[in-house]
Parts: sequence; C-alpha cells; structure tokens
Amino acid sequence: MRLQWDLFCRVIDNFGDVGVAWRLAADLAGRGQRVRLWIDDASALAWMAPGGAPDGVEVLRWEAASEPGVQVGDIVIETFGCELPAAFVARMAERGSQGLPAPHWLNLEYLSAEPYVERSHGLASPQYSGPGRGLDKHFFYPGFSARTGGLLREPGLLAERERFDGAAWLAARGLARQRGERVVSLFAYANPQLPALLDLLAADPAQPTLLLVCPGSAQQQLALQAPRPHLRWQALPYLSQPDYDRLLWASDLNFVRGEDSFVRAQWAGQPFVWQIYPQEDGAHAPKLGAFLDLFLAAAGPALAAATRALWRGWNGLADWPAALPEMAESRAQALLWRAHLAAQPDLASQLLSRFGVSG
Ligand SMILES: Cc1cn([C@H]2C[C@H](O)[C@@H](COP(=O)(O)OP(=O)(O)O[C@H]3O[C@@H](C)[C@H](O)[C@@H](O)[C@H]3O)O2)c(=O)[nH]c1=O
Repeated sequence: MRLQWDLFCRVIDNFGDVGVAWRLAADLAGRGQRVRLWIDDASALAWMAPGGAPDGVEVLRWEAASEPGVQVGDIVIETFGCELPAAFVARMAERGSQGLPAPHWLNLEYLSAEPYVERSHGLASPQYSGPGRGLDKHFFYPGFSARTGGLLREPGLLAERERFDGAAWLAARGLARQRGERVVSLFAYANPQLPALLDLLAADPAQPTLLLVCPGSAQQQLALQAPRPHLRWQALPYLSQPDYDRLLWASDLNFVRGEDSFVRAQWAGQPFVWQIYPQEDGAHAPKLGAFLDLFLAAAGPALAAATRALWRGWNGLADWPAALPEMAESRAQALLWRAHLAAQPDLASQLLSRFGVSG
C-alpha cells in the first residue's frame, strides 16, 4: 500500500534535525512510500544528499505547506516537536469534519535510553483547542528496546556493511592507512578534552594513529594543536550520509555526537564514543548514563569501567582517563550490542506496520 506521508522538519541547530528527517524520508520512499519533506532550511542536504531526492521524496519549503490548495496526506509526522504550520493543522482537522478520515499525526521525539521513553511511546495527546481541535497527536519515541519505536535501519544496511572493504574505500580517498596504523574518526562539538585525547592517542609508540576529522569545531581546534608523535590527522570535507556511514565502517574507533551519527556508529559495529548534545539544565548527564547502563549491561566489569571513564571524560563529566578501553574487547562488545539492536524491528518498519503496510 502506498501512503502519502507529510514530514515536517525545522532546523534548530546543527545537522541532527535534517539528518534524521532526511534519513526517515529516504527510508520510507525506499519501501515504496510517497513522502513530502517540508523543511525550513534544506541547505545541508546539498552535501548530505548531493544526488538529490530519491524517487518518492519531494523536498518542499516549510511555508509552502500553508498555501491554499495543499492537500494533507495520510500520515503527518512532526519531527522533534517542531510545531506544524497552523494552516496545515487546520486542514488536517477539516478532513475529519468533512467525513474524510483524519490523517494520523505523530510527533517523532528525540532519542533517549531513559525509562520515560518506554512509558511515553505511543501515548496520545488529544487536541482540545487550537487549529487541530478534535485530532489526536501520538508520541513516537525511537529507542533501544522492543517497547520503543526502535532505530532507523534501512533494509540491507547491515548486509552492505558486511560486504564493505574499508581499506579500499580509504585508499580511494587518499586516506590509506600506513602499516600498523589504527584509524579513528572524529565528529565532535568544541571540546576542551581534545588535546588530552590527542595525547592519549599518541601515548603508545607501538600503536600509530590516523585521525580523520569531520568539519566543524574539531577541525578548528586541531589547527591550533602542535603535532604529536605516532599521530597524524587529516581534515575531511562534509561527506554524503552514505559516505559518512562508510567512514564509520572503515574506522577502528569512532567519535560521534548528537543523535544520528550516534545511531550510525552503533550499526557500524565498531567501538565508538558518544559526545552527547550538551543541555544547559544538565539533562544530558542522566541521558548519557541511561545509555551507558543499557549498552554495557552485558559487558565485563573492566571493559564497562574503562568505557564509562572514556565516555564520561570526553563529555566533561569525569576526569580524563589514563587509557583507552581494550579495543578488541570493545569491538566484541559493539558487535554484541549491534546484534541485540538488529533483533528488534527498525523504526520505519514499526511505522509501516502501525498503518497496516508490510515493510
Ligand atoms: C560529519 C558528517 C555528518 N553527516 C550527517 C550525519 C547526521 O545525519 C548529521 C549529524 O547529525 P547528528 O549526528 O545528530 O549530530 P548534530 O550535532 O549535528 O545534531 C544534533 O542537533 C541537535 C539540535 C540535537 O538536539 C542533537 O540530538 C543532534 O541531533 O550529519 C554527514 O552526512 N556527513 C558528514 O560528513
């Protein structure tokens, strides 16, 4: 069944809003759905999706949703509480009053491992006033357990990752690893711990490192750093979303941030460190802790302690650690975690089955 989806995205900060919305749009379209992505700032798509929109996805200006004559689709998704245009909501409500089925209205929430997610996933928020009066909005929470909306995982993603040749991919980009080098990718917010990370990566003369640095604050910080022995770094341009995945697959250790790169690092099945989006009220500390508790539930005590120390240190929530976790153990743990996640239905499949479409 081919449904019409209206996906709304407002870019607040950084690239997570557009990154998640785009990925969801492309994933649904890849499964035969028709998606209109209404977005207030599509500029990042120029590098995230340089090939343009795939079949089934139409990218539209946010304001255009309020124009007369726009028909609402079957399912309306508000990403991250972005507040739909009132004129569009009014049209959604009108459908009901004209005897047509009202569209399903979902708010796709931020990702968290905290317990409230399982409690809140799927709850309805009836609209008693305003332009959407009479409609029910439902909360859709992505998450890491079967009682949540799951994570975006395109069909075939893990098979493609399995077939991937990281050495060839790096070499084709002029990033070939030198003998014995480990490859570390870095996508980060400005971080006062960066010099300490460089020191840690350079600490072992028997283990040289190639650090691949994504655009943004980390590149600016690195430009001011003195070289370290056994460590070379290379600034990368913005990659397309599929190529950013490949960077994560090709690296031995990934530093990721925010929401979407954090999820993609989990599908990579390589050790990773998450820099959480810092919130002024400190809400990020329990959010980080909740994920670590789940992620490390099956890990041995030494690996769990070393992983916690590095993640908390990188996020400025604890002293900087003296050593990295043992990488082979970390990799085994990342693979176990990925298998645990892959056993759960992915986010787009859950959406589709909710509306009676088989994924
Ligand atoms: C570095 C890089 C990233 N990307 C993509 C991957 C992701 O889709 C996107 C980055 O998004 P994130 O990883 O989520 O990190 P972010 O820090 O850019 O976005 C954040 O924005 C805040 C407002 C939110 O509250 C956070 O939760 C988070 O989503 O950019 C590329 O496609 N190519 C690249 O080269």
